Amino acid sequence: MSFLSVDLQHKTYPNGVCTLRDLRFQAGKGEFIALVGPSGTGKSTLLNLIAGLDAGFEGRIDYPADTTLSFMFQEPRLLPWLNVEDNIRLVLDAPSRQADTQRCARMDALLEQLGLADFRASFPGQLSGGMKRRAALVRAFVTQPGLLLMDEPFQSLDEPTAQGLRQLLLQWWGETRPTVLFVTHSLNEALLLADRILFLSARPAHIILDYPVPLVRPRPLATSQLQPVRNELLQQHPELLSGIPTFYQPACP
Ligand SMILES: Nc1ncnc2c1ncn2[C@@H]1O[C@H](COP(=O)(O)OP(=O)(O)OP(=O)(O)O)[C@@H](O)[C@H]1O
Repeated sequence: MSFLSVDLQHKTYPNGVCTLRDLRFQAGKGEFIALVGPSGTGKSTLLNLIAGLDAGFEGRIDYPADTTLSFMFQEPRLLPWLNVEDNIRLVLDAPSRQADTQRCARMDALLEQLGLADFRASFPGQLSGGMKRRAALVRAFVTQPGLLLMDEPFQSLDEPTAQGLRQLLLQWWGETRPTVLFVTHSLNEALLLADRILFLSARPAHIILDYPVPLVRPRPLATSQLQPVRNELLQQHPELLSGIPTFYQPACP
């Protein structure tokens, strides 16, 4: 049964840029969906619409009203005047059915898992780029969201760090099973993480292929093991290669 339903006729910005047109899909509860498409086609725009940050579109987006939603943006977006712990507590202060002690214990455990326990009193300006991303990841997960939107969350991280975070993400997802929409430019990252990959066209974006990933979990982490699936996909759908040169790059080992 569908948990999230997206039925967009179009999204046109006031300056006339039409970024999404006739874009429709559904996501099941607990499904992990990757969104892959050319730069500038409208992936971030789509997440903004789903998050309710932009209501200026034609169409419908539906998911249960009581859903806890988390959004991990392209940039960590930590408030510079708050330390790590207070940046995370910002989302914990929202009303919740969970007891406060339970949520604080979860924050402590996540900080520990991500190696940030000793930096909870540090301010964003005192953290490396990777540490800020890890703090943003704790903030996205601490509320145990039912719908998790992630916009290229591991871009510009060194590969071992990114790979470690992907594994943690999969572990957390397995434990609480939010529905995930994960934007990436890396086909390998999408193959490693997702149940389904939605390939988007160039702008105005629509879905050109809804691809169920034919790999059982746990997935192989090495690119060499993903390669046969990737090769078969690209042989069957050579159209995916046009306009998306990043597909050639093994961005995830
Ligand atoms: N506020 C805005 N006003 C006008 N045009 C915008 C606005 N925000 C985005 N756009 C345009 O909408 C299109 C889609 O942008 P968006 O950021 O959603 O793309 P994207 O697929 O996420 O790109 P990338 O992969 O490079 O992050 C782009 O052409 C962009 O210039």
